[in-house]
Amino acid sequence: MNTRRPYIVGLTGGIGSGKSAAADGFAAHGITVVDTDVIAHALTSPDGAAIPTIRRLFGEHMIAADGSMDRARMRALVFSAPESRRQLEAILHPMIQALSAQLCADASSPYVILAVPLLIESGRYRERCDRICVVDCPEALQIERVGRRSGLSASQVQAIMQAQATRAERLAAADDVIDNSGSLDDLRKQVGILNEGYISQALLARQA
Ligand SMILES: CC(C)(COP(=O)(O)OP(=O)(O)OC[C@H]1O[C@@H](n2cnc3c(N)ncnc32)[C@H](O)[C@@H]1O)[C@@H](O)C(=O)NCCC(=O)NCCS
Ligand SMILES: Nc1ncnc2c1ncn2[C@@H]1O[C@H](COP(=O)(O)OP(=O)(O)OP(=O)(O)O)[C@@H](O)[C@H]1O
Repeated sequence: MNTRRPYIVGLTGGIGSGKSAAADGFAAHGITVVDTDVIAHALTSPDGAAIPTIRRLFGEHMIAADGSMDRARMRALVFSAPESRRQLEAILHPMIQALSAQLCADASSPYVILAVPLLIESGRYRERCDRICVVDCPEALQIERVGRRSGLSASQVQAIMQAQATRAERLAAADDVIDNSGSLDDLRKQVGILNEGYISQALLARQA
């Protein structure tokens, strides 16, 4: 295990803004990506550590035939009932926080990308980040891209956006902004430039 605290760049953005695409871009430069969405999926997979508590608190009907959390059913519930969303978050967020901290500590790349959709909202991660990088695009593009990827309707995506910080709040918290209103190639170019900067900043931080 690494004893030195890694330099951490928090990567965030609204639903469908392009966080995963940006994270893939950093990973292509050899940078370790710790993605809280990936951790949340693992915790709610058939053998996931959160399944027994979800079964107990939400009931058997929230567990799919394969033993995983029924994601579509849970999505429909939590984005129409804030109390249920907070209940699910109370189960998952402490586990996600602990696992993501461990994965960051174990990383050996020049810096770590910590991808967290709720970075601005939760307050759990901000103090762990040396910089905050926001992936941004107009809301209409978020809706269009999520619709194309996941088949969700505009109103379903808007319900999720209601549970997130606004675009203006995220931009106000950003040290760096990736403008993802263009092509995936434009996105990769911006990631390449930021990567150079983050490597230098991480080196400087280590020498300080
Ligand atoms: C509600 C769930 C079941 C929907 O599953 P689904 O497969 O449709 O979405 P997925 O997990 O891939 O998340 C996609 C996006 O939804 C948004 N989102 C997810 N959870 C939340 C939340 N609690 N509040 C606001 N937005 C959220 C984020 O933009 C995320 O990137 C799932 O997102 C979930 O378990 N959420 C609770 C865990 C959580 O807060 N995850 C965010 C990482 S910290
Ligand atoms: N610049 C782009 N041009 C075209 N499609 C894009 C672009 N960026 C991302 N996409 C596509 O839009 C969808 C959403 O992008 P991505 O999954 O990276 O967003 P995300 O912020 O991780 O989403 P979520 O919040 O749902 O996890 C994906 O299908 C992705 O391939």
